[in-house]
Amino acid sequence: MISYQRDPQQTIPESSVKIVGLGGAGANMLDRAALDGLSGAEMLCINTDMRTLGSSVASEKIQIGRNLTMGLGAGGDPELGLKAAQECEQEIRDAFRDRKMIFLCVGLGGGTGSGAAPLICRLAREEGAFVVVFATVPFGFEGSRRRNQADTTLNELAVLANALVTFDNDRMGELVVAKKGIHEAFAAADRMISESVQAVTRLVMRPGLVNVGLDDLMAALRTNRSRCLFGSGLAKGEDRPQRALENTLASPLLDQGSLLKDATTVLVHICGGESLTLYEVELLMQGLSKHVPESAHILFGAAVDPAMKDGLSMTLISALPENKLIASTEQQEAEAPVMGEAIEQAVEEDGPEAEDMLVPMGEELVVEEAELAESESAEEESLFIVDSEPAHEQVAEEEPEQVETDEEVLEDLLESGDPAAELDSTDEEAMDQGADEVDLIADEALDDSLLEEVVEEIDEDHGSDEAEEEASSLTMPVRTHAKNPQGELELDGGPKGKFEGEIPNVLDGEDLDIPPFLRKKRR
Ligand SMILES: Nc1nc2c(ncn2[C@@H]2O[C@H](COP(=O)(O)OP(=O)(O)OP(=O)(O)O)[C@@H](O)[C@H]2O)c(=O)[nH]1
Repeated sequence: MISYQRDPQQTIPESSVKIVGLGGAGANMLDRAALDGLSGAEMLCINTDMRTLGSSVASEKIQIGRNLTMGLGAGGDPELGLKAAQECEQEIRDAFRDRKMIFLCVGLGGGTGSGAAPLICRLAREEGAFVVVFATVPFGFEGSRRRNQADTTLNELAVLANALVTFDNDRMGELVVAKKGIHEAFAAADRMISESVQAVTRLVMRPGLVNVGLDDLMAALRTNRSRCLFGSGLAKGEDRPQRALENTLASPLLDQGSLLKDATTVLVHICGGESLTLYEVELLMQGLSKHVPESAHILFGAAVDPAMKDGLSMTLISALPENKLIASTEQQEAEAPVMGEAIEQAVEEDGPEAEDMLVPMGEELVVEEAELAESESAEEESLFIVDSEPAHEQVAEEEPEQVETDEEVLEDLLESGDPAAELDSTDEEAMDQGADEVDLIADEALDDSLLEEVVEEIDEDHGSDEAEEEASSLTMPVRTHAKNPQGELELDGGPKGKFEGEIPNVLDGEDLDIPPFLRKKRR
């Protein structure tokens, strides 16, 4: 019998992979990857800013520009960033020695990252490593200067790196709802990048049934001045192949899979637990074939990893020349109805409930990822996990038609600590005596704003038409004064009131039948 030995050379030993976080954003990406449980690879943080460097979780740190920036950042100046790195060239070179694969994570647009990234990339290549750069492009609102600095560096990296994976921060922002803060947007970007780094690391480090090597990775990413198309998804339980594919295509970097229609080479990696079947792999690949051109060169890899348990993950990597990317995006924008139109259309077709079902995709993803981070092993974590029920069913289950009563609205406002919602002592006394009988009126200045809040609360639950009507019918105004301010409590004329003539109730020489404030006056 001829024994078949799997070629172990295709995979890379863990000790020869290093992940580098450069600059402030790079350090955050690295921290995220570490928190997500990325294991096996060494982590190195390089920065000018001592404060960020000090708080990084990386086991290895290099402070660049010690004599130049004196422990501060490069102040958004790439020239300073470059000079800072040049100061420590030898130290960086040493850190890259004998490493086969280097992932460089960097946020472009500032000084340290944009200035130092090309040099660091060159040093890593000169030391013989295969270099994959994960770079973010600034948000539109950060201004044209940062965008231009990022573009200049991208042009250099496109030539220097073996593979360049770019993440447009504006697109990453799609992962969170607009009203969430910028920290949320950055955090979502970091999670996405962390997931990508993990997927690629898994792909080249885990021995597989059908191995994917660096040459495959290069082939998938090799086009001039291209943007990486990347998607990774994981699913469990029933229909996991279909859902793993859906989750992969949901990546903002793939535009629901539409960007794949121009891809010429696509790398697909499937990883599952010991229960992974050939039939499932076939289902996944059949599904994928609907999204890629027939002529596309598919590089396929598959691995069984017991740590995946009943999870099935799919990773897609491809590249699209920038001119095609722009054309495709413009066409999409022209075809896609804007959000307002989409809602109107859905309401027309499915009735008013449709409006409630339109849940921002990012919101679900962020929540689910946060839950997962706590409960699942690193191998099982993914940005694109969904449960087995379709999204609209989940919404219906999780958000039953709960209409808060007016009292609940009031309670909410009180709990919120809004001073306008607090009852003053007069009101409390009045209410103690039987709020139903007390005719209360709204305090003019405070009540106007409060009523507006109440209208808004009801508006959210019922719709604007009913809101004002309901607010006006509230039976219990909140910040109120008694129309007839409560007078002094009559004590039937005498200091002992109705206890007059009774046997005194004396304790420590004090007549307890006399009201305390009168007793105090007498002292
Ligand atoms: N994904 C992500 N991007 C970030 C984060 N912080 C900043 N960025 C982006 O990265 C760009 C560069 O910011 P930094 O990395 O802080 O800058 P730097 O390279 O350290 O440069 P200097 O601050 O000038 O020394 C910014 O313009 C943002 O677009 C972050 O925490 N996560």
